[in-house]
Amino acid sequence: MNRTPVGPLDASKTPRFAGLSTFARLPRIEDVDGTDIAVVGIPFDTGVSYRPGARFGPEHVRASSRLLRPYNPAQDFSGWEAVQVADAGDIAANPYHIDKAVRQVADAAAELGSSVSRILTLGGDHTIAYPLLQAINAKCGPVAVLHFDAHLDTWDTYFEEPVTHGTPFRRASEEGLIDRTASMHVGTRGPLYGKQDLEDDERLGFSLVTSEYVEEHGIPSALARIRKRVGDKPLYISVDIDVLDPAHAPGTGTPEAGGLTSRELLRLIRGLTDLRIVGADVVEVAPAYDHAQMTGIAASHVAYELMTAMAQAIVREREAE
Ligand SMILES: N=C(N)NCCCC(=O)O
Ligand SMILES: [Zn+2]
Ligand SMILES: [Zn+2]
Repeated sequence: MNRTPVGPLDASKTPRFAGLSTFARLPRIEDVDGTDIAVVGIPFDTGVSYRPGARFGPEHVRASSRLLRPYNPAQDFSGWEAVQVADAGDIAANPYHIDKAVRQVADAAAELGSSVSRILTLGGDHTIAYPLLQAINAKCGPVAVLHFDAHLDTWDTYFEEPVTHGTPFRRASEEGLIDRTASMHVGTRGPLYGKQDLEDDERLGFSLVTSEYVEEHGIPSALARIRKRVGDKPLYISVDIDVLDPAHAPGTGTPEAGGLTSRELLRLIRGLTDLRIVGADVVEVAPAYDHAQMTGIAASHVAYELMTAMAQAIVREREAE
């Protein structure tokens, strides 16, 4: 797509609080002639183990994204001016049948992925990372997964069920969807079921930068470890908003004390913009527990940084052609 991209509604003509709630007030995918980055919602939370409500995450993050502006000084880049970013609406996922929902998400993401360069997903609980990785694997092969989360999400089953929001990366690893030499969790903390969890996790192909490590050694050291592990592999970034401390993101289903600040998370993402990001999600925003849109705003800014990084990756690919 080399036409001039269609941007958001002009905030000097249409108030930011008026009009359709698309991500950042960008056009809908059906209103533009070709999209590079599709922002899609997955209002699904049948996989949760504790507080429900992430099904309302996509609409909350969109509503919290109305104040985003075109130029991102932290990356010195104007993503939606460089490439066409559009809102693809929501993927319909069966709320009563998790296996059907997973299939619907995988199929819809594969179809959307065939007509755009990159997908940025707004969840939804973390279950959806599993079918999203199925879709990205079909397009790009095994990807390095950089997973920002308080939790490992490599547990085996809950109530003997294999597909839940605590198990997506175990299923993905078992299915060969991820690069086991290049995947990593960032921001993990809090109680586990047992020491075995960490052994299983390592065997499934993940290494760890814990929340404590970030506090102890700082962002540059954390970034160096991430960059060393991911290298130039195609990279999928999955951000569970509960990676943030509950003080920064109370609106989520399984909060854990001692997390990253939103400033730290944004800095970490900004330190990865030259990597080969092929897809990303921001999940686990549950607005019923949010206050003053603080979780929604944090998630919308995370999505904005990811969108800017993806736009830069697309521009680099074009320049290399
Ligand atoms: N993916 C998220 N947010 N949470 C997983 C927690 C699973 C548990 O209750 O042990
Ligand atoms: Zn989590
Ligand atoms: Zn998670």
